[in-house]
Amino acid sequence: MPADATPGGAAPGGDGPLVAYLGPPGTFTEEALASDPDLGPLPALPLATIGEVLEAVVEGRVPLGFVPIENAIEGSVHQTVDRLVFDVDLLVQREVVLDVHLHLMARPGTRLEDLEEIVSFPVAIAQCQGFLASRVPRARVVPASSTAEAARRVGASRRGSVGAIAPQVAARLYGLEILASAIEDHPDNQTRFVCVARQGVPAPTGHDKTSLVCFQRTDRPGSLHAILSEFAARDLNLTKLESRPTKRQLGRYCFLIDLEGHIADEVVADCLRVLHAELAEVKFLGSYPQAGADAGQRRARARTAWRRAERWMAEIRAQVRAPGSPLWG
Ligand SMILES: O=C(O)C(=O)C[C@]1(C(=O)O)C=C[C@@H](O)C=C1
Repeated sequence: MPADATPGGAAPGGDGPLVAYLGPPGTFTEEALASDPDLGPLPALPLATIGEVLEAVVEGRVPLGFVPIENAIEGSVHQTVDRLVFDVDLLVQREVVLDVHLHLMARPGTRLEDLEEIVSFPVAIAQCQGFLASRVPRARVVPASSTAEAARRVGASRRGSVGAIAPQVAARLYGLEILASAIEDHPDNQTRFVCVARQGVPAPTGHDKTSLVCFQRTDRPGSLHAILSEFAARDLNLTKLESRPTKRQLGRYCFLIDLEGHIADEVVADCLRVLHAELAEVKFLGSYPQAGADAGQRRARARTAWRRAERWMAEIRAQVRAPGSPLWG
């Protein structure tokens, strides 16, 4: 896709930013955005919070927003998930997965044992619980709106007793020194990000994901089982299933579901139709290409298989006789 096109095909206008992301410069979100060959070259706007990014898209100030949604250690980024589920109507256009390594940094000359306060984004802090408990057990943990914002604050602070947990690039940007590298609790740490827009579903690629939220009917017990059986009956593979409180009443939950397939696939559409008819509400969050190191290859394989299947079907259908023709010849 050329750099002057947005995912989904809408042509952007003017010289303004096309994609808002969780800033300031130096966040993992910025790194993930830059790593995507289509999104990376677009003019980008760093905003202070995930909420501001999503609002900017809702209000039409930018066509696209880019935000973290899920971490391998900590699970869902609730600030993103809850807004997409309950507050805004946006559609996921793309997902990007990034390897995440967190570093403890402070102003030059600060020692680990000097630290009385550590600032970071809560999702990042949660990924380093083991390190914090064993190496800086007495330091107070203070939340910031992003890791880079934490680094920026520490760089601007006059106190030598405060550190930030942030990406390596943030140390360089905000004049900090790294005191401990790769402090995340698991070495294979990754975070998934999504690009959202107000409308439009990207064309199927053959290797796609569909995200939806299912709200149970209160008058029918066992509805999770009923929901899952619709996927199982159609052999649809779920890549995520999470329950979230609906915020309306204790004990009432909705289910966030990611499945392999695209809304343009008849089997997916059929499944969603049945769920829509049976449940209190189904919210469609988008169908979009799946991320992954081998995503390109898998898409190419799916395209080849699809073309072969098309030829096979065309050959069979070419044999369909015209109405009234004899049963031979
Ligand atoms: O604060 C940042 O740098 C972000 O991009 C946010 C975020 C997250 O929300 O998970 C992104 C990746 C890491 O998991 C830690 C923080």
